[in-house]
Amino acid sequence: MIVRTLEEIIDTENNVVADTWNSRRFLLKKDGVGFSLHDTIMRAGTETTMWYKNHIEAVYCIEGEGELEDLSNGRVYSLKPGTLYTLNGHEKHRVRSKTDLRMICVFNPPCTGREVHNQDGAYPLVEEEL
Ligand SMILES: CC(=O)NCC[C@H](N)C(=O)O
Repeated sequence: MIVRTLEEIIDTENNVVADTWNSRRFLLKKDGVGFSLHDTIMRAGTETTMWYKNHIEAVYCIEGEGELEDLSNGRVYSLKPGTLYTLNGHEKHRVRSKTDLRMICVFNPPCTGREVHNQDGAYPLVEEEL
C-alpha cells in the first residue's frame, strides 16, 4: 500500500513548477501502478495550450473556475468543481483559468516525474525501464 500526503510532496522535486501551473505528483511510473496521479493548480488569469500526443489524461476539477476549449472542433466547456474531462482522442486543447483551478490529473501511460510541456504542448514518452 502507498500512502502519501500533499505536505510531504510540496517541498520536493515531485512538485513540478511550470509557467502557468504547478503539479504535485503523487504517483509516478516508478510506483508501478500503471498510471500517474497529480494534484495540479492552473494559475488564475493564465491560459495553457496542451496536446498530449503520447498519453491519455483524465482531469477532475475540484476547485476554481475556468474554461476548456477543444481545439479540434472549437467547442468550449466551463470548468468548475465536479467537472471531469478526458482526452481519450488526444485532442489539442486550451485551459483558461479565471481563478486558480485545482485539478486531479491521471495519466496513462504514467508520467515519470519531471515532464513539462514541449513546444507542441505534449509530454515526451519516456521508455525507460523501472
Ligand atoms: C490540466 C493539465 O493538464 N494541466 C497541466 C499539468 C499536467 N496535467 C500535470 O499535472 O502534469
